[in-house]
Amino acid sequence: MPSDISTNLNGTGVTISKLVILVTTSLIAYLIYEAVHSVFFHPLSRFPGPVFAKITRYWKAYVECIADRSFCHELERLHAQYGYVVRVGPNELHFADPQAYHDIYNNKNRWDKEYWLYKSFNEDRSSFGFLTYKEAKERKDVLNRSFSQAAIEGAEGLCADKVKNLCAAFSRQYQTSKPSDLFYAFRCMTMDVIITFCFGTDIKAVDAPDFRAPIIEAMDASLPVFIRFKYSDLYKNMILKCPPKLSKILSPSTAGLVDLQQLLLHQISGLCEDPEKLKQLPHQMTIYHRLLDPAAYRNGTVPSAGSLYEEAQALMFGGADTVGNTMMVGAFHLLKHPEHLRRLKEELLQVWPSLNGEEPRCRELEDLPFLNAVIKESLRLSSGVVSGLLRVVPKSGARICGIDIPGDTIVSCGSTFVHYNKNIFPEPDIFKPERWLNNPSLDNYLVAFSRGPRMCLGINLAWCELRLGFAHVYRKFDMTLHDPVPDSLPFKSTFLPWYYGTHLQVLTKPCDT
Ligand code: HEM
Repeated sequence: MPSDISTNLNGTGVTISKLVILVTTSLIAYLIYEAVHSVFFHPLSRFPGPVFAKITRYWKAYVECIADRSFCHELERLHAQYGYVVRVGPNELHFADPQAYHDIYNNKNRWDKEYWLYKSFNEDRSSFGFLTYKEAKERKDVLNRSFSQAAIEGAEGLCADKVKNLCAAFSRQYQTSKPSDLFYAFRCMTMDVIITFCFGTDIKAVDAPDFRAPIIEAMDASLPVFIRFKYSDLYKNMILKCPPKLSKILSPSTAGLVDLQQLLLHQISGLCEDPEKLKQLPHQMTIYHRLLDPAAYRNGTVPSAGSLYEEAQALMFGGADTVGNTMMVGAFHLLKHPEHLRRLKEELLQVWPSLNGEEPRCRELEDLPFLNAVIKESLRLSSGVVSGLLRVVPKSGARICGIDIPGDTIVSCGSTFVHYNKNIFPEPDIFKPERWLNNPSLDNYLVAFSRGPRMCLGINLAWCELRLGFAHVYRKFDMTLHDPVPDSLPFKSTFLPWYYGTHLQVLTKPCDT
């Protein structure tokens, strides 16, 4: 090589390596500056918490995705170490005080939902996924006609049918001397309710052999995957935008979910093309009857097919596991504490003396104090959603637990920090339905459905399912625990609780009369 060219190339090499050194040094200096600023000079610097949490939101990613720890349990450890308010992200605080729950989630606040958590569900255009109060209110106002107390009273027969299908399946299991897996069975029933009530179709999940309905297994498999979506859009898009056939090959455990998604997408595109098809649905309560009615909107424009699909998915995820888990947790404690089960059965016998006679309606069940106390205690212990429901403090700032919090701070107080608070619920780990009797003020601390403008849309439907479910199951069956009997029901937080321990299996002996 001629010497002048090689000198030139060497010169370029030196320049490039200088540039690399300069860029790297600047980057490191910038990161150090950001870290120092975040720890010592940020408006939240006065709040205690792990150092890495103060520096980067990926500290949470490390805890959840790499260390594989359940974040609501991690928060318990952090609060024990740092006190009732902990900085868990550069711009995020978690509170462990029930007062904070009421300061954050109340009817006066119109705070936005936090971007990364709520985007991770891929339901951005649904009542659950809309970040702003305004968008969510518009959608919820339309859907409320299907979910109001009066609407649910009208749909009680539909719920009762699904509960009876579950009871028939329990009887079949017993006839073949097989136990029923309650972890699956109750969620099959609640999934059947949602699918029929919201979409007017029937997948008969309770009739799946041993209650192993593909959609329920697929939802179980997908919950831990959603955690990772919070931290990487790339990963989320890779999984969710995959063509259905490929997705089923790559992830056979979530194939049931893909099937149901395809069924819903097909139904939605059919209805969007020809709204006359609404008349073919078996009842008038479906979400499509509401959402596809232009008169329900101020601007007369109905949502896109994509938005309808996201709404359908939000209702499916929001309405099935939550109710099913509550019933499973209730069953676990009732069967472990026969004195409570006896008392519940005695109360049910008063309104339903003979199985050949007329069965009680929800209205009558509402007046049974012990049944309602059992349901509240089951809701308390299962807690509904166990992850913090992240909210963004408005620009003007807010006062939480008597502390001034700057605008744009992400805040939350997990429901378990209310439901397991010793001062409000003494011996919080113990199932004590009687704590709810003659104590209406305690209802202020039952926050399973959350509070404020973003509280649960399906609360009336959930209560209807729970009352009918508990009444029919415990009036019609004598249940006994089947080995292996779990000592507890351990869960991990995946927004909803994800129960990973031994499943609750029971023998379901039908009562004679
Ligand atoms: C025991 C049963 C249930 C529990 C414990 C429960 C709990 C909750 C909680 C805690 C939230 C607030 C979520 C957040 O702020 O991000 C919520 C919202 C919601 N729930 Fe439920 N839920 C239950 C049943 C249902 C049912 C049966 C449906 C309907 C089919 C439903 C539909 C929704 C919807 C659409 C939202 C979003 C509301 C909004 O963001 O404004 N839920 N639910």
